[in-house]
Amino acid sequence: MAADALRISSSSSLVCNLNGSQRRPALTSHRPSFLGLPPRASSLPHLLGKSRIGLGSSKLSHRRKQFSVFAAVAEEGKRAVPLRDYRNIGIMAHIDAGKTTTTERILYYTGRNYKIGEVHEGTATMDWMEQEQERGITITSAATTTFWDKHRINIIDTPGHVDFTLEVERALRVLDGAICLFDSVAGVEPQSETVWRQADKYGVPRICFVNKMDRLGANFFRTRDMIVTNLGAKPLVLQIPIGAEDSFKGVVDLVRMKAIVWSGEELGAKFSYEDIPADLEELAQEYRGAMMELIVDLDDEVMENYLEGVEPDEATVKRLVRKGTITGKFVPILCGSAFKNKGVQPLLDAVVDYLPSPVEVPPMNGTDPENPEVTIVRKPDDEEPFAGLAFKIMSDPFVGSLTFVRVYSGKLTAGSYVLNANKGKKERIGRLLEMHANSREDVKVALTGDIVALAGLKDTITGETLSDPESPVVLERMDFPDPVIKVAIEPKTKADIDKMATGLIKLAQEDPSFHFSRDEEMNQTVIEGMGELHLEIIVDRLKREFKVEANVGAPQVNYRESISKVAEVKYTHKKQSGGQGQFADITVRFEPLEAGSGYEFKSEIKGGAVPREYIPGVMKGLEECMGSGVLAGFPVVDVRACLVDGSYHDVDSSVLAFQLAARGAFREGMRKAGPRMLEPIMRVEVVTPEEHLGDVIGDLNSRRGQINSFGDKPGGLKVVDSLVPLAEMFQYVSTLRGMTKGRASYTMQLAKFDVVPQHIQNQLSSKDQEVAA
Ligand SMILES: Nc1nc2c(ncn2[C@@H]2O[C@H](COP(=O)(O)OP(=O)(O)OP(=O)(O)O)[C@@H](O)[C@H]2O)c(=O)[nH]1
Repeated sequence: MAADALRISSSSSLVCNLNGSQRRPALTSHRPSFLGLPPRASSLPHLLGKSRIGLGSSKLSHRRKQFSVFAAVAEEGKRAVPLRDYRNIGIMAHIDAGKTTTTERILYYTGRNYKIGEVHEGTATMDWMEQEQERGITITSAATTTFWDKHRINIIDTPGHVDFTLEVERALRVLDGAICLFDSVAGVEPQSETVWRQADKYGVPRICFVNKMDRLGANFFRTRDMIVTNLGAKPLVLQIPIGAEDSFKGVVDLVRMKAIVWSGEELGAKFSYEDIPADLEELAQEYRGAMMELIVDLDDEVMENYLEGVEPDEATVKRLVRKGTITGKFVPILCGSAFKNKGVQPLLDAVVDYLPSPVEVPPMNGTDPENPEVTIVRKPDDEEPFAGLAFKIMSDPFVGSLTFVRVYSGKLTAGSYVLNANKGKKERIGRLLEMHANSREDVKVALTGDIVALAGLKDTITGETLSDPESPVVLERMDFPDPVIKVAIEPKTKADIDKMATGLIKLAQEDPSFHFSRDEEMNQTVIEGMGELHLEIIVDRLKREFKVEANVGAPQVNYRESISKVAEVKYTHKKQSGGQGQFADITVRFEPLEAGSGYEFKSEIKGGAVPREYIPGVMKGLEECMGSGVLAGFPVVDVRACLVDGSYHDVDSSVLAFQLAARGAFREGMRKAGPRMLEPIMRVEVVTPEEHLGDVIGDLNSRRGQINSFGDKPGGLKVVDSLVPLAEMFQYVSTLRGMTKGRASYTMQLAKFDVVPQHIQNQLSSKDQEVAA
């Protein structure tokens, strides 16, 4: 089951052959054991049939439109759907909250899917990769387009597991609104907090959907309270549930003050509007009152009338809910059970009614590629010059590489040329594809607001801007996290060497949080990623998609190096070995920066002490060294290097000489600046039966863990929230399983980097020196 796979339950058969924290990985002849889940019924991509009209609900059924009409008109490049009727949305949540199930229901009710895919049967349409279908999890975001109430809805389904956080980040970057799903039993879970903060970062308006109201222990109001306390959000309850668990029947719609009751639980079950059940009348009035108080605050006239006893009409209520949602004043909350087919149609209504169109979000800012100081604003308009952002690359077995692009302004036509403004290279648009999970439809033109996949781009990678060659612009770039874990990988046979290189290049193009490099010293290829599962999936994809058999080493932590104090060094590079000599003299000050600042270079040179043309040499020399610190060769972060002074020779100085001087200054300067090692610290949440609580805490303490808090979960479970160094978390899944007889589960995500205790730092440095010797 998906739940087992991604919650990293100690009862699942996840076995990690992870150990130790050696600087250099030792190769073993074993492949990682992966999740060890039984294969699903279907391992082939689920191909879609045609839409099926006429199923589903009664009163809202008029909303379903034949999408083919829209698609056909869009083919000719005319705008069939006004831009204000576009919704580019993402569905985000903690693992297993039901994103994929909800998306499947949405596709069904919007008439996109002939036969619904069920996650637990391994046939969900949005989870189309083989691994996704076998494991019942979502790995890559799949984009799909569908229609509801004359609105065009582009949906990106995002994975919930922390190793794939980057996917969520990419999606958020290009979406205008989001549905945040919660499991009504578990409430707000750690990954929901992470994605919530990511959505805050990008200012994405959102709607909450409290899912799984049919589950034992479902509690809508507790989840609502957690949205307030854990996420700091101001909720606007728009529905309250009618019943819960087995007796969950439907919802009370507080805007219309009507009950929406489903007649069954099967796919396409009909629903009807009814009077509010008598036992819920008082509660409904109370929540409607709270809703009114929040929304009337957004309009003085409505407020005045309300204070005089005149309630706003339905259209006004909707207008104000929309206004408050888009401006982030509050977050509407709805509920239902995607699995039991209850609540999905009103959720779609809320997407249309309350989430913004591309014209209601701030216009996209960009810069002139020639002069990054100059800001260029691109308005969401078909008549503006074309600008689009590549937010995902996927290798496709049939079409080759597919680049997903969100069009921010203008039009994109198949067969035309666009400029990759980051690289200054022209790219030809071969095919334009509108994606529906794993099926695709060729279109000739993509318009502002569209999300399309382009086939055949050669040089564009995730985060780069494509623009009209006559009006180049670089849209804001995306930030990508640096990998925290790495593993050595060795092709099994000579024949695998080339295939592995091709595969690694393609996978790195798709996924900027995955890196690989060649460690010449150790004669190894090292792959780096965001977690064990991330790297397991990469190795698995190498095998399946690129037919590469490889031996994989034990995962290692990706440490960082930094400094603790300011140090200034003067370094002279001088060489005279016949012919022209080499001379460069520089003074560099190294300063520690705040955590998360990365590396910065600054020149404070005055009066040409180092001529302008030599400064790039200093920058290059320092930058090369920052990849490998003086303690144990890990990347250097949170450091500023200031070039403060220097001198040169009219004949013997060169860019190369200054580059070499910078390398010398780095070595001396870093040693003087109190070098120290940093390690990734993970936030680990363990859910365990109370009888095992003592063992769980004792074990976390022995892993250098710091317990932050305890909590309760339904079913007498205890929750332990802690911070533990990643280096101590390898093999945790099997320890936890053994300790709790498989009854506990845990989730883990990167919290911060912190200083490595001195004794461990000494071990890591000496190990490195041994290897070097
Ligand atoms: N009882 C109940 N189960 C549900 C509901 N929605 C989803 N599920 C089940 O919960 C499990 C996880 O659902 P998914 O849709 O895969 O969840 P997800 O959030 O997409 O998971 P990832 O993409 O792997 O993060 C599956 O077994 C679903 O059948 C619901 O409303 N009620």
